Amino acid sequence: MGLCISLLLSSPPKTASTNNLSNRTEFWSTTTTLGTTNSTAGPRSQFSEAASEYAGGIVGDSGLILESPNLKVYSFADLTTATKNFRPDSMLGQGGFGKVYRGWIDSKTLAPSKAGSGMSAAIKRLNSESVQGFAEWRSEVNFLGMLAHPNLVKLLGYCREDKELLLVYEFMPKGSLESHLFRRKEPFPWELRIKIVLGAARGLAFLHGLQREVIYRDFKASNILLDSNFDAKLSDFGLAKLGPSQEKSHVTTRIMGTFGYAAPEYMATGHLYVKSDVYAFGVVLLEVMTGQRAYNKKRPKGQENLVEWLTPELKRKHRVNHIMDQAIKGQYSSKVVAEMGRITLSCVAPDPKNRPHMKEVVDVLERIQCINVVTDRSSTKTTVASSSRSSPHHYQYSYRAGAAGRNREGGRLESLE
Ligand SMILES: Nc1ncnc2c1ncn2[C@@H]1O[C@H](COP(=O)(O)OP(=O)(O)OP(=O)(O)O)[C@@H](O)[C@H]1O
Repeated sequence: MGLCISLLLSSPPKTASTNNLSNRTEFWSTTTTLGTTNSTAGPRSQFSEAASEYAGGIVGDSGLILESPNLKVYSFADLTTATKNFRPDSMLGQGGFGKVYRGWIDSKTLAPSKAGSGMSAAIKRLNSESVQGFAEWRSEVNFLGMLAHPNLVKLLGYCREDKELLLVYEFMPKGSLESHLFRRKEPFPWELRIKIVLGAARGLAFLHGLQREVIYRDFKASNILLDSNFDAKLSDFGLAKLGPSQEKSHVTTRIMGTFGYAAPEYMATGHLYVKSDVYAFGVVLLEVMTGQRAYNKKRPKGQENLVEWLTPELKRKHRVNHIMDQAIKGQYSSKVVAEMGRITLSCVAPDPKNRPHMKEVVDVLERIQCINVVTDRSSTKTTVASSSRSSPHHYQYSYRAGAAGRNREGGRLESLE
């Protein structure tokens, strides 16, 4: 789990009483009162605010706000069956708040099925002892249960039984961007890197474009999951927050996130802006350009934090080419590199006001993708000849259960319970 920091700016959420939730309606009504100290006079949970503001409506950009969450309620026994008793060899990986297993469910009813029949699902079993685990579980159900977009991972259902908290997601067969960038021998092709960051940018733009913005708060390469077509979907809404109400520019919250990705203003003050997500997006752009992790304490002094290390290079246009991942040299043109350098530099601007909106980032990346394709076509021979191993057409995907483990370099920032 890496380094933990205790920076509590507000008291931890109250743990709701444990009860078996048997149907969606019951959950919905229970959820809207969770976090409410007094149902008439007390502060409302961020979700109950969202529910009223989102009340039924289709939003643009192929995203949807559902009128009520369409989630299946599982019993613990269901999910024990679906994962063959949480067998260690079905574990896909482990995050800060629990283990993720591959399980099997019926593709129509979503009921648990025998291994190998129906469709795969990813089943996250949260550490039930942790108060923060409950808060993350609740946030995930609340946000992902209501929002639907091609670049957000689908939450299919959940289980809450005694101390057990589980989440059932669509299975993302190609793992995470982090696993492709940093855990494999073959270099990850540039064309796929661009496709993935563009998809992730669309997901963030959708969240930021909602009437009441959603701040994702944990944008990083390991939270960008990939479907069979390498389309990116954001997962892990455990830390997501509703953006500030109209008259405010930020929300104040305890400092949580991951070293290397958290924006400087958030680290310094606990003030969280929509633009704090844009900073984290810039960090991922820099990882994609360089093939280097956001934070690596094994790098020489002064180079541990990728943004601090490479911002001076991004500012000197002629230097940007030098920071690019040499393993995929020949797959990107100098024009593409210059554009990537520019947008990355503006995303990681120290002052949130100087960072672009995600909509603008999407426009720029779409342009970059176009130039990239044109360049690819005009220099196919060079590209294939110089890096045939890493051309997207030759890129071999081999999935191994358990291969997608945690990024141990990127220590998570989190409050202590
Ligand atoms: N829907 C999914 N399909 C396939 N694999 C998944 C899915 N969800 C999560 N995983 C895998 O399970 C692992 C753990 O995921 P999880 O979201 O719990 O933590 P994380 O993002 O790696 O870490 P952190 O706690 O810092 O957020 C990851 O390596 C991820 O690749």
